[in-house]
Amino acid sequence: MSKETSDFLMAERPPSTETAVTVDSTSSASSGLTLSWKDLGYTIKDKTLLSGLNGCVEPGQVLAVMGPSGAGKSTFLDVVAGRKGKVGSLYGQVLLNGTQRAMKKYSSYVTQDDSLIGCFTVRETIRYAVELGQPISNKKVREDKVQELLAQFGLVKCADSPVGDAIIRGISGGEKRRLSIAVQLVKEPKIIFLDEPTSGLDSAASFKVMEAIRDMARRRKCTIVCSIHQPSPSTYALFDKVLFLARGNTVYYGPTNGIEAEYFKSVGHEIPVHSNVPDAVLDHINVDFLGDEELANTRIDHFVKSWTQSAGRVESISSVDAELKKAHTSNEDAGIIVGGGDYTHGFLKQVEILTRRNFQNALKNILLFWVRLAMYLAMAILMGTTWLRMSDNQNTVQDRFSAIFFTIAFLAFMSVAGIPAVLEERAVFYRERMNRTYSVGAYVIANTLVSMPFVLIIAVGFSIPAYWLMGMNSGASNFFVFIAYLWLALYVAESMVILLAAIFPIFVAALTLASFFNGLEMVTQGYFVRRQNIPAFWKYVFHYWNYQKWSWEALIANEFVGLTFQCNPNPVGGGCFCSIPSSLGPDACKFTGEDVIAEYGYGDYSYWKSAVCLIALIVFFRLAFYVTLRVKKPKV
Ligand SMILES: Nc1ncnc2c1ncn2[C@@H]1O[C@H](COP(=O)(O)OP(=O)(O)OP(=O)(O)O)[C@@H](O)[C@H]1O
Repeated sequence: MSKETSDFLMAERPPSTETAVTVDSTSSASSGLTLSWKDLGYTIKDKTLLSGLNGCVEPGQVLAVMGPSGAGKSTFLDVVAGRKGKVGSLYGQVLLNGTQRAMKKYSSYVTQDDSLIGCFTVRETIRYAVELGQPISNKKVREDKVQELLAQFGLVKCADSPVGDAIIRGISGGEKRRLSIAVQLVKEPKIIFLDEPTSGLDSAASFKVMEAIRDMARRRKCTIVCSIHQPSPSTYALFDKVLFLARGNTVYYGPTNGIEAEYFKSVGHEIPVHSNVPDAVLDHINVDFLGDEELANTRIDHFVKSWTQSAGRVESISSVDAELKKAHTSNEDAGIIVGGGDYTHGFLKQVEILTRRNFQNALKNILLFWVRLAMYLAMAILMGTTWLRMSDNQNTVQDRFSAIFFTIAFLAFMSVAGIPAVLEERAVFYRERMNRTYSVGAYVIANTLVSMPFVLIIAVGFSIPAYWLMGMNSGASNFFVFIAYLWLALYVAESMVILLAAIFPIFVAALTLASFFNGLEMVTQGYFVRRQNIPAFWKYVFHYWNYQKWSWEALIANEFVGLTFQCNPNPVGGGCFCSIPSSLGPDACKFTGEDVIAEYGYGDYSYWKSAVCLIALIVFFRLAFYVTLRVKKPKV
């Protein structure tokens, strides 16, 4: 037995969990929903993935969906859970208490992916899940609930270990799997679908996980459907019913109390005494390695035909019909809807919890901001010591332009460093969103609020050493204006990157596109090609929408206005040579920063206009982020 499993088995139940259970039970355990499917079929482009399935699972029951690889287990789960969208054609009916309802409203879907926030500990992960998924306002009761879940899923021993990510070594794969299931069951909805919840677990841990799930079904009157690969006899015994599928057809559906062994014997495929029933059945119906396609087809046809003519099938159809009839004669439906899968909290509470969670993630996740801060500090020292204490000689005019351009371009470009953390958070978002834990709006607002101070920290962190080392405009307010516009520019870049990561959730794709767009911004912002020389097409297509342009114009005004530059002595003929026409007169031998700005065509600069355009771009990207999350569904 692995150490992980023995820890699990030794995990103690918390001393007092009574209160937590009592509090919730009033809200959602009062009634259950019977899930039934009638003549269910599903095809994609003329390929039949499921055909003629009938059955039902009652509140408090757990159904196992089994079959060889490619039998249609995941498809069945997705179709019944209403997750197939518009991809294929669905036939037949999926019913809750005999009527068609919006399944997502009453159900949770526990996926196979362990999408978790890596820098949180196991306890923190469950704590936030409980906060988001349970209407418990009392902190002590909430902590009891957290402790109860830790014990139920054998996570007490690793409660204070980090989950782990690319940088931090965290809990084991099996512990991650259990944590993932635990957080997805916190909401305790009426119907729960689990896609292979025990994959990656050894048999003892699988038993414990399934036992916790079965206990929950009994205690909370949940209806549970679960696909599973070859459970051990003890785990198999935890299921009330089983649906064996082969090539999308039922080969057996019914109780797991030994009747299935009798059934297979009656159709000529005896299950040896003392053998593990699911293993034996799967051996019979798995024809993938027969090597003889005709024999394989004959065997599957035999199983399918036998089931079609069986008493079990007639019984399953009658049970579904009974459900349909009940729905027509019963008035209890209205009450059942209470405590369904709607959001646990109101919008503001969702924002509050998510803001706290994102804030803690941003503080702990090295990749999200801290790597960038370290890089920006290093760059600040490098730039500061390269552009060291610029003098007021006219030669520094170009240097100042370059310093400002490079500051914006490099810092904004490096927002791409946050993409891995954004993708990790996105996976968690989709899992939670799928189970209606919170609204998209609450998530986007929380994300927007949390990024603000952290982007400010990295902007200030860079500016303090860089600004003074480079010797930029030392006016009283210029330093603060510099930080403000740098912050806005970085915030737009950040917003653009999270939008791209939402649209293209693959690291390399998001990185490539973010780099491309940042390159485009650099080229068309007005530094390499003066604004007046940019062709009209690019002006309208990119220049006016370019965040680097608006921050650049504000920052060069901030830098040059108020400065005076000394001209060089004229090498031929004496007097002065000024590289910029001076408004101070021919004999002044100096020119002003305003002269520089006018010469370069930026005399019409406006701090307000720049600020408004940058804020408008932030709003645009954040709204587009919201729309993307609403519209774009993860692949099923
Ligand atoms: N979008 C699709 N287009 C065409 N065929 C598909 C599509 N999705 C699934 N299939 C096919 O449908 C069959 C059932 O797939 P499904 O993933 O449901 O099987 P499964 O029993 O869950 O398999 P496994 O145990 O390997 O996960 C497979 O033959 C698969 O190739």
